[in-house]
Amino acid sequence: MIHLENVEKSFPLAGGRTWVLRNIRLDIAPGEFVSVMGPSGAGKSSLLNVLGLMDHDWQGGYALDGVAVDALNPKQRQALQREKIGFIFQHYHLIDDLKVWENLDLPLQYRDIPAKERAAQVADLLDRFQIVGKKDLYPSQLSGGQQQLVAVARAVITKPKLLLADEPTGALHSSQARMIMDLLHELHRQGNTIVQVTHNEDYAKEAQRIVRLRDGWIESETAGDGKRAA
Ligand SMILES: Nc1ncnc2c1ncn2[C@@H]1O[C@H](COP(=O)(O)OP(=O)(O)OP(=O)(O)O)[C@@H](O)[C@H]1O
Repeated sequence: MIHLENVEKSFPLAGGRTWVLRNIRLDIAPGEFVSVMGPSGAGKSSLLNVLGLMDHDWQGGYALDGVAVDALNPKQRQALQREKIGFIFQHYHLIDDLKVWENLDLPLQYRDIPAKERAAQVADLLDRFQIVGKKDLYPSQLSGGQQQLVAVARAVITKPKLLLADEPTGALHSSQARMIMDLLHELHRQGNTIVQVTHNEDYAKEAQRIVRLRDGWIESETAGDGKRAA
């Protein structure tokens, strides 16, 4: 699903360069669940931004689902991003002045799906995520856990193959965090490839593999438990 070859990123600094990603080689198989860990400033978000095609200012090779990303122009990259990737953020990033159902509808609108079909898909997802009762509320009327639930639903509504989650449980209480982790497990079982950045060792271990970054380098790759903690 993901093949990174010698990916490097740096910024000019005081006549030299400061390195953010160094010689990153990483393969993630289709359907794999991977955690990325590391101290603050290690490059985790930078790596996720490269994987998510949000950042194009880097060197090296990146193939996403067999497509060489570095050879694409900006329009092609955006189309690839919309087709293949769903994003989940620590602070949900829902649109405050849209109702829950409208937040879910938006990614479908970008894909020019007819209104009737969109309404059916939104209804299906509201049902699957058990948030039908919240559909006419605004994000500010929901708890943090409920907002993240909507954000996960929004991320998967276009059926992307790859889910990128940047600290998806970082802003949540433990029971809500547990609910979101359970949801990630379910999406994994359904075949999604998931890459989550997390500071939580227990949740990191629930993935199949843990990639640890330090100062922009991959410090280690270890096996996770690949299952929900008991
Ligand atoms: N515009 C910039 N100019 C210079 N350095 C930058 C810039 N943006 C990011 N960096 C540096 O890149 C490094 C990696 O940042 P990144 O946000 O990827 O780390 P992180 O591992 O996600 O950290 P955290 O856990 O705190 O979110 C940091 O040292 C940061 O200072």
